[in-house]
Amino acid sequence: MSTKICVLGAGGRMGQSVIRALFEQSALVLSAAVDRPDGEVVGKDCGALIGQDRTGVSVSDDLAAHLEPQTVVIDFSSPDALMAALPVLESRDCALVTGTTGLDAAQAERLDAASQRIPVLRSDNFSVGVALMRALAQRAAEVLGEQADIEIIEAHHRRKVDAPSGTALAVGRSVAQGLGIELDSVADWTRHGQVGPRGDGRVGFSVIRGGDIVGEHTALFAMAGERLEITHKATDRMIFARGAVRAAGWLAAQDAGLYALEDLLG
Ligand SMILES: NC(=O)C1=CN([C@@H]2O[C@H](COP(=O)(O)OP(=O)(O)OC[C@H]3O[C@@H](n4cnc5c(N)ncnc54)[C@H](OP(=O)(O)O)[C@@H]3O)[C@@H](O)[C@H]2O)C=CC1
Ligand SMILES: O=C(O)C1=N[C@H](C(=O)O)C[C@H](O)C1
Repeated sequence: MSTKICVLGAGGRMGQSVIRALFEQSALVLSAAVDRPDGEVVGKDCGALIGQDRTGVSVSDDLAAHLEPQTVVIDFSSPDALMAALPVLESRDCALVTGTTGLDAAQAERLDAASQRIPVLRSDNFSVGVALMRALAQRAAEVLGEQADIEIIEAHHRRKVDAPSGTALAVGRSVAQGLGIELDSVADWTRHGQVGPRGDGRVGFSVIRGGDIVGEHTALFAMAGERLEITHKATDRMIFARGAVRAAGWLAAQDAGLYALEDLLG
């Protein structure tokens, strides 16, 4: 029997891309789609939503009414929407693939707690390229950490609401792991005014917002006389959507627990 998928945040940029990615394959079947109560997409057929043939699955604003047991929920919504959905997923024994970023510490803890009851795969970026970028950045920090000034630069579209991006934070955590420290103890989140010279051992973050930039990340290792830049540029959201759909197929066969993209990439 095909694994059933529910898309949370169905009307959004990523929600629509995930619906498109589901239609590209046949192992997983779209069984429900949910968006914000009173959202303009509610009631629309999912096929029509992305300019394709009708599917018979309409966007709902009521997750509890449409979520069948053992469904895998693919979530790209908002931290609040994700938190509100968790009790419903837990009560129906559903699995969760979530790419929503911008969770605060309490929300991340709540997600961890949910993973004791249901399978949860959380990734700030579903691109394989970014998974490799994190490994490379960690290695570069291990080798160059003593001599390099490390900066993480990210650029996204003008509608993104959280900053720095989840990916930038994840790259920062990989760098910190390479340095053998906690990111919070060395991160410079903002610079403005008479900030003085750069401190040794700091990891600086810079954020660009504009236009329709899908997502770009650079880990910069600046030294005397040379610099190393590790850059990833996403040019199509379908990269993330296909990664999340692949993750959902994998997660359907897992026990309760907290998983990362690296667990399925090996
Ligand atoms: N991990 C990854 O690879 C990626 C992660 N992301 C992350 O995914 C999230 C979504 O991004 P994006 O698609 O660009 O954002 P959008 O704002 O385009 O989409 C979010 C969708 O969720 C809807 N929503 C809001 N509240 C609820 C609710 N209570 N229940 C159900 N749906 C709700 C929104 O409706 P409305 O517009 O009416 O508020 C909107 O349709 C962000 O956190 C982003 O950072 C994005 C790309 C890749
Ligand atoms: O909001 C986005 O668009 C993206 N968000 C993710 C993040 O915060 O890192 C992933 C990707 O860069 C696109």
